[in-house]
Amino acid sequence: MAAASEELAAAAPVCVLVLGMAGSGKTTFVQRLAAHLHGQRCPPYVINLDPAVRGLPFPANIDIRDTVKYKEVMKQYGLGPNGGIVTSLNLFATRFDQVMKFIEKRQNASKYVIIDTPGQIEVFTWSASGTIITEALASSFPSVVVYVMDTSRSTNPITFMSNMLYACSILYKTKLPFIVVMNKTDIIDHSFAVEWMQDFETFQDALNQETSYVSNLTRSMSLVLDEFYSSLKVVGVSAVLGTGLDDFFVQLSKANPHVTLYLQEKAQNKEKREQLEHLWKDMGSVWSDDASAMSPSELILTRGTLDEEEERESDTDDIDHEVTEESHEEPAFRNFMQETRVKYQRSSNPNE
Ligand SMILES: Nc1nc2c(ncn2[C@@H]2O[C@H](COP(=O)(O)OP(=O)(O)OP(=O)(O)O)[C@@H](O)[C@H]2O)c(=O)[nH]1
Repeated sequence: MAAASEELAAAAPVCVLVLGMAGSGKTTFVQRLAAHLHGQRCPPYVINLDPAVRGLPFPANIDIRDTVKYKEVMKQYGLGPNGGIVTSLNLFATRFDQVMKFIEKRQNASKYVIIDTPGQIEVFTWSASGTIITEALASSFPSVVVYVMDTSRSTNPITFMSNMLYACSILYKTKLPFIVVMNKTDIIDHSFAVEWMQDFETFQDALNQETSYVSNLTRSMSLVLDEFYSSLKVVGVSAVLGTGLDDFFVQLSKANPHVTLYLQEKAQNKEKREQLEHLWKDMGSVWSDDASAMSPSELILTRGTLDEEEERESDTDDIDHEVTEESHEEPAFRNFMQETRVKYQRSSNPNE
């Protein structure tokens, strides 16, 4: 059984989930990674999950913006930018099973699936939809979390420690193989950070120059993080220059994405899938009048090489009552769905 799942995993593409603080360089890194793989005649399958990104510097096979219009979501639900992003991702997550099918179809053609995530890291890492997406990917494919960090903004030991604590929290949350990409090494080499991680004394020396009252706490925290550092895979990269990518792929192979806790815990994840299925059954009551008019399964749009589905303008998706954490969004979601259905029925039957 274990051998079978290993065999399956060995044939499957590796999902590289790129997370990081706003402005750390996630999108530039994804662009560079995609270009590097194209250069090696190993084109990746690229997914953009940031509904608010203005322009993508890489061709995405699946782009959340084709399915959910973030500004429209803000308008429809009376939300601010962050609420709009969270809600857009929730809407998209309800149909993530479709994305999974696209990835499955593509698995013989792409060795890697690269996923760019929203600028505000917490939108993905601490949202129900982020968890659903991460678990869906990791329960079916070997998966790795890549935490992109802005090295040039981590030269202060306290800031560095905060960043590492955040990385650590994501590792514990996702329980996936984890690589820290220290980006922007064209501005400053990441060796100072590696030294801080490997040599407690050096970090203490840097801290001694800090007079802030939190430096004592930071000192204690660095001891706690020692264990985290010892098994952490770190690579210095300049996404702008494209340096460090060979090393990144070495680290990626060492991260052993094929052996994930999620693959071992597949049974538990089945429960999650059932939750989503349950959710869709609930949704059926809203769509039931004319399910064929707008099958939710048609809502995820792809670009490029896959089955060449016809791209359509769609600013719709559906409500996720279970995963939407902000309960006040629920009535707005319902209205939106009903309005959307009417709109779609009108466009399907223009004579009515
Ligand atoms: N010098 C330097 N700048 C970089 C590097 N990578 C990204 N940048 C710059 O950092 C800024 C943010 O880069 P993005 O790739 O948009 O970062 P992001 O994390 O996707 O940003 P959000 O999605 O908005 O949070 C841009 O101005 C990039 O040009 C790098 O390796 N070196």
